[in-house]
Amino acid sequence: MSTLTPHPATAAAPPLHTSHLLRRCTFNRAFAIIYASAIVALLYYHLLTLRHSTTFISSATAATFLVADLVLAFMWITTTSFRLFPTGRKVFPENLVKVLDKKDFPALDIFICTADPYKEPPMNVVNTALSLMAYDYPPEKISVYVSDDGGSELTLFAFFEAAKFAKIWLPFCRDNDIIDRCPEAFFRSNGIAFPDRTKIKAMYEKMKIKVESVVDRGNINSEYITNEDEQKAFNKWNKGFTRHQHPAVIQVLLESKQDNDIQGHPMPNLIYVSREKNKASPHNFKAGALNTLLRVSAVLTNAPIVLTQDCDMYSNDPKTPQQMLCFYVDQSIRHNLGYIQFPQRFQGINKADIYGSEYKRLYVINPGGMDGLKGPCYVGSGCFFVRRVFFGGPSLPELPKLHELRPDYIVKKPIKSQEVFDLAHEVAGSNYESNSTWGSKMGFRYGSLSEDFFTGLHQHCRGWKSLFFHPKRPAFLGDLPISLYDALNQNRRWCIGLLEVVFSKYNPLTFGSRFMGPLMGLAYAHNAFWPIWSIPIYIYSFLPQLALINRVPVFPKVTDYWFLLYVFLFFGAYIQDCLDFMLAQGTFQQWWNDQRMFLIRGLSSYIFGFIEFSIKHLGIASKGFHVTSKVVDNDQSKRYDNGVFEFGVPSPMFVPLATVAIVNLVAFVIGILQTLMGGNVNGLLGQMFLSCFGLVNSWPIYEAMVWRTDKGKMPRVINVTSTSLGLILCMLAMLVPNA
Ligand SMILES: O=c1ccn([C@@H]2O[C@H](COP(=O)(O)OP(=O)(O)O[C@H]3O[C@H](CO)[C@@H](O)[C@H](O)[C@H]3O)[C@@H](O)[C@H]2O)c(=O)[nH]1
Ligand SMILES: [Mn+2]
Repeated sequence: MSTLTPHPATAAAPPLHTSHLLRRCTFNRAFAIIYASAIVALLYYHLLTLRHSTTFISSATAATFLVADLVLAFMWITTTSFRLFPTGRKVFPENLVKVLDKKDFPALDIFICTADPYKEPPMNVVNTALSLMAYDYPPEKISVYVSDDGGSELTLFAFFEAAKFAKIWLPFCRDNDIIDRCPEAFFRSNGIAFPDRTKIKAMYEKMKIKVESVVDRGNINSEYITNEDEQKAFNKWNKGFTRHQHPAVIQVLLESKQDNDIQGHPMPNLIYVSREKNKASPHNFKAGALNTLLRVSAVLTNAPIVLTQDCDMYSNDPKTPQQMLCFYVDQSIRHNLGYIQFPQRFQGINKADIYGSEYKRLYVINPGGMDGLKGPCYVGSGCFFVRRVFFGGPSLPELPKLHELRPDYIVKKPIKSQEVFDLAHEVAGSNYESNSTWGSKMGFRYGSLSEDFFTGLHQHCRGWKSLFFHPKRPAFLGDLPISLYDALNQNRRWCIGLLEVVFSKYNPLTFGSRFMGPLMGLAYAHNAFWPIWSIPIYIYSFLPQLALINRVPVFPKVTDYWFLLYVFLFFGAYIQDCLDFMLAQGTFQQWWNDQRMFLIRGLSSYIFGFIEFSIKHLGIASKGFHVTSKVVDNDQSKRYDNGVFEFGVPSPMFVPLATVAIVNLVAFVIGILQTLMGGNVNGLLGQMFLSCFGLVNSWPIYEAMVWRTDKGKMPRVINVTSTSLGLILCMLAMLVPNA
């Protein structure tokens, strides 16, 4: 491990970072006490109602609402764990040079994962890599490792090209002090004219066309292969080579000690790694890929800091590593600091963020809340790890047998030497991990499709802390799903992964609270228990509405004091949520769409995730890690930019959404008719409000079901199925005796 040698005068050194509790903290705490009392009152009210229920149906209804509200109360408690110590941080990277010489900056191993050249276009991966290679950091200290789980020569080809272009791109960024160091993003924002911009743009475009044509054709023109090295590398893709069955391919594309840019400055290392795949041995998806990179990088460079990046998350700020260093070099927090997480932010979101893709709570608000405790969860990308965190607790190391893999091993051999080459291939083998503790005690955790969440949880339980830093200028920007189907599928995969954690030994409530303290346990539980939001969401989307159709009141009368309690609980939660959202730079409209997506997820991805989890654990089937597509279809992308919901595919996940839309519509119409006919609706106003709320939220669904004609409208089978289902439910509701 490289030793940090701060200047002698550290004691009087200027601050590198500060942290403070956010001002809303006092309000949050006071409000939590009031809201908690209201919840207790509500539970008391439920017990009273249950006691006074006389028929089976009324008792069943009361019990159902009690269950719904118990789940809501539990989720409220978990949310509160984020609100008691919300923390903000500042860094002063300008002070860094006063504390540490540039030549003593620690080395940085950057991991980029990609898994499929058709869902994750190699040109995008290249852009991500270039933006990271161009960090404003000593280039000889940077090593970029690209893990290709797609085992694709197309991706490797793209990187051969990228390595050549990088020799021009890096000095161009450095000389002009460019901030957008992702070429695609830079050329998109064609504001200021830099010298040579046109020339470099032409080179970039040429590379892009070449790479894209190769990807389109699916193979590499022989005239594109310019030297023996390349030919030798591509020869590995022989007949027997498939993405599921192939030997390890490790290719050093740039070697810092050998390769210079066009101005003679050293280049960063750039290494392509496609681990060995074998149908007989489990590969553990992204966690497996990352563990392979941990080992391969240990053999080649073994930097003390590791940054993990998804292939679509490019760097948006060249100073990010220096911001990170502000924490890393601080000796007072160093001993148990495991990782520094930057938020995942996204590019290309439409103005209203119709699918709530920003996940503001998950990526920005909640991590800030956990930062005041023991630190945020790991979210898979944009996270700087201290390498040592993968090898046991801060005071209880768990070291690999091979000393070359240990976090304190110092690499002396050149990365292209035969010895290093052989060892790197060995540790990238598909059987290397069998009978070892990789994935259980060392490295990234296996056993959950949400490997990020599981890994962070495990590290916190072992006594590591983490840090959240949210700079004004986003450190990284990623792609997001632009169809509802993709968005829900992604969420469904997360839910399966989260349930895998809930049902493991590492349940955040039991195991987690014991090792991290109750608030951290609750904070982790908040995510882990996401899928149970389905319970109250289903109940409140159907039951009050069906009862309204049947003219049975289920909430207190408007004139009753208990009604106020309901009003307070509903609006209290909603308004606080909206405030949190807007304080995190959200607009009201984005918040509104975000809450709609929360309901939509509750009705679809959460419950479908739960079902798939159950099926998987009965051993019936499993889809594994379904990579989110980052390719955009033009029409679809136009609709997305206009804020139009994209249904299009006949997914069963849409059935509950459309059914709820129908039931709420019918209930609302019946409620209005009753009012117009002079019926006594005093006891039904709460239900009318809820069905109206359902109706407003369902607006895009009615549009997609009834009057849209484009490809993204609701498919016919879903229309027919859910309308029938909805109407049957309404009819059944009318048949239930309501006396
Ligand atoms: O077998 C696999 C599957 C995926 N990946 C990579 O994992 C990353 C994330 O995959 P993606 O399909 O983009 O999933 P998202 O749901 O968008 O990703 C979020 O959720 C994942 C956990 O489910 C985390 O790993 C990610 O960091 C987080 O951004 C991508 O770079 C993939 O190339 C692999 O390397 N190997
Ligand atoms: Mn992604």
